Parts: sequence; structure tokens; C-alpha cells
Amino acid sequence: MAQPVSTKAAEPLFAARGVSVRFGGVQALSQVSLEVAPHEVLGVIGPNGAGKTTLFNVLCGFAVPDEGELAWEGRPLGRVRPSQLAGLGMARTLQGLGLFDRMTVLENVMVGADHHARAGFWTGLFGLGHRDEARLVERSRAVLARLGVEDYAERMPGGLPYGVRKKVALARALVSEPRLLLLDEPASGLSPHEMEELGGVVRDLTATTATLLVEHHMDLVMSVCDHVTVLDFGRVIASGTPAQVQDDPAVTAAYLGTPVADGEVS
Ligand SMILES: Nc1ncnc2c1ncn2[C@@H]1O[C@H](COP(=O)(O)OP(=O)(O)OP(=O)(O)O)[C@@H](O)[C@H]1O
Repeated sequence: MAQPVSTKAAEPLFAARGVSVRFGGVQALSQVSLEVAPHEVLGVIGPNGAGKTTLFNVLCGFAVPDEGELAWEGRPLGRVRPSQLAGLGMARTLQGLGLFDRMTVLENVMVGADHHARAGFWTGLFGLGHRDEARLVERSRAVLARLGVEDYAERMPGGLPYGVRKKVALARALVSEPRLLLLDEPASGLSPHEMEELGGVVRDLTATTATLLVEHHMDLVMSVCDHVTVLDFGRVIASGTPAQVQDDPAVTAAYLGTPVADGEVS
């Protein structure tokens, strides 16, 4: 097996250390560690049941690990709550898009900016000054334009094509100008063209934002990620550049369903 490499020079923006999660008798995650450096794109892959969703939930603060910790810029976060992560400058998109059907696309995106609005968007609805609100509208429209869906700003999301709704969910995450974006299967349901566009957006974001994506589509992972962490049966079995993990026999074995011997597990 190729040795896991550490080619990361920068202090990690976000790190998980020794994270373990059990569900009854199932060890969903076992001593999982990873680091996301500023401006990098980290992919998390693994076969079905490898623990990707569980890890994503821990990173978002939705699930509390039995062991291990998360750290932001080197500082342990302790017990993490989703709202706390947003305050640090972290945004996420989930597999279920979670758009509000009774709000326009633009309003859905504005909701994502509550990290910037001092009192939060809902309070802001009643208390934001005109100038603040105008700025928020402008920023939300700019993000929609960046993703090529500004023409849908006044529409309700319900009847829109899935690819458009997915971009709206991404716009809602981006409007808070996060330093770290967590994406759970961002390419699922997208056409090859939309997937390519998504890859371009994620790469462009590296100027300001680090991204961690959990993804099944290997083409996307291999083309946009700087580093990839591979899970199998809740363990990290490989990590390195896309080329390194692709050449790793433990990764091939995991995807072919061949159990990896204990000695090969890093
Ligand atoms: N709430 C739960 N209760 C019991 N077991 C669970 C629960 N959630 C996940 N598991 C188990 O934990 C393990 C990891 O599941 P997880 O959903 O994190 O994997 P995954 O890599 O996201 O899988 P997939 O690619 O199929 O979505 C699996 O064995 C799964 O059955």
C-alpha cells in the first residue's frame, strides 16, 4: 500500500482528530483523523457504509463523537453545535437541499447570510436597516449570478429543475462568504455538464475558501480535490493526492469489496 502522505505545509483550518462513533454494536467511525488546510479541496470517499455520512454529521456538529475532537485553526472546539460552526465561518450543503418552498430563491439565499447580519436574518426581517438589507440583496444576487441562476431569483424553488435548486442551496451556503465549505454529495443528481460547472466553482472558491466534499462521483473528486481521504468500515485506509489514492491497492480492494487485512490499514 502507498504510504499516507502529508504534503500539507499550512496550519490546518479545520481538523478532526481520533473521531470514533458507535451506533449500538456498529463501529461507524474508528479513530478517524483528517485536516483541511486553508484554500484546499479535500475529498472524502469510500464504499457504501464506509462512514462518510457519519463523519460529515460529526464535522457539521449534527452528531457527537464518542471519542475524538474537532479543532479550528488549532484550537479544540469542544462540544460542537451547528450554530457555533456557522459563527466560525463554516457553511454546508446537505443531501436534502432544505430549501424553503414558501420563500423565493432570493430569500432562500438571504437566509444563508445570517452569519453576517448581526442580529440574524429573521430578526433582520423586522430590524435590518434599509442599507443593510439592500447590501444583503445585492450580495445574494451576486452569488446567484456567479452560479448562473440569477434569472430564477424571484421564483419559488419548488417547481425548478433539480440542478437549479442544488445551485440555490450552494448559493445559500456561499452568501455567508465561508472560510470552509462542507458539501455532502454535491454532484448527486447533476448532469455531466452541471458537474463540470460545480467543479469549476469549487476550484475558483479556493482563492478564499477551503472545501471538504463527501462525494461518490470519482471524476469530480479526482479532478477538483487536492487531497483525498478514503474511508472503509469506518477507518481511514488511505489519504494523499488523488493520484496516490487511486494507485493504492487498499483503496482498490475496498471498492472491489475485498476486505483489507488489519496490517494494511493505516
Ligand atoms: N443511525 C444509525 N444507527 C445505526 N447504524 C447506523 C446509523 N447510521 C449509520 N449507521 C451505520 O454506520 C455505518 C456507516 O454509515 P454511513 O451512513 O456513515 O456510511 P456512508 O459511507 O455514508 O454510506 P453510503 O455511501 O451508503 O451513504 C454503516 O454500517 C451504517 O449502517
